[in-house]
Amino acid sequence: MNENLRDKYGIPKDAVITIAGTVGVGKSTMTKALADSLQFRTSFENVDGNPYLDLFYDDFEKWSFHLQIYFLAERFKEQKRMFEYGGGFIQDRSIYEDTGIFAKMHQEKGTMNEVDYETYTNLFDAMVMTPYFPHPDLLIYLEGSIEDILGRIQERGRTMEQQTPVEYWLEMHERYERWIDSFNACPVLRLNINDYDLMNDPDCSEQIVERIGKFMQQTAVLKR
Ligand SMILES: Nc1ncnc2c1ncn2[C@@H]1O[C@H](COP(=O)(O)OP(=O)(O)O)[C@@H](O)[C@H]1O
Ligand SMILES: Nc1ncnc2c1ncn2[C@H]1C[C@H](O)[C@@H](COP(=O)(O)O)O1
Repeated sequence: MNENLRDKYGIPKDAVITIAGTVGVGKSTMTKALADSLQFRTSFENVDGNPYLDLFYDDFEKWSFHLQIYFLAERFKEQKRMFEYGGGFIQDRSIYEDTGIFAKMHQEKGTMNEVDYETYTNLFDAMVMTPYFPHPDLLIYLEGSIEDILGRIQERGRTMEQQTPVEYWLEMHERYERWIDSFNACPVLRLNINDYDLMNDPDCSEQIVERIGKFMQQTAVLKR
């Protein structure tokens, strides 16, 4: 049945779809649901096995650079894996958010020093901003109100995030809104988290797949 959904809505078998959005908005949940509906593989962020994340939330200044390098290496390995499989992936968070949101925010807020930031962005540009780095076919941007997102962060229950001041999440939420308005590395489909309910509505995955299919066909026509 699921295989038919991909065919039914004309989504290429080798597509790479990345899910973007602020912490807690629902990327992992969407990644699982879409991968299941489309019979795609998943590429998740490794949160529990990340050796720097807890340390980072405890002391941004000390661990920002280490954490960014760790994420960059992890995402690059995932990029290689997706390429080797020949696509057919849903990816939980794009590599563009690491630099466009996180590293930038920490540098501008003074919790990542100028030299570290430059070293990091040089490495990022050399690895990612090359003609050899394939961009995803589609970026799905999940958006929602800060109140809903804060509620989800609390509900999910990662202590390090629950203990982080609300101002950090507010700042990130605002940055995401500005970032997505100027993002142009691949086509963007925006989904508002109040327009679907993956938890309670069994039909909504298909509705989302239908939107994705229509959107991908439109963007393919525009590219011709
Ligand atoms: N559609 C939804 N409706 C209600 N709660 C949701 C929905 N999607 C995700 N959640 C909940 O929100 C929290 C964060 O979701 P998650 O997918 O882990 O976010 P992210 O990967 O963006 O950090 C989790 O507790 C999850 O169960
Ligand atoms: N590049 C990053 N810099 C700092 N923190 C990051 C980065 N990428 C992810 N994170 C953090 C944010 C969350 O606490 C976890 C997982 O993100 P999520 O949005 O919940 O999937 O890692």
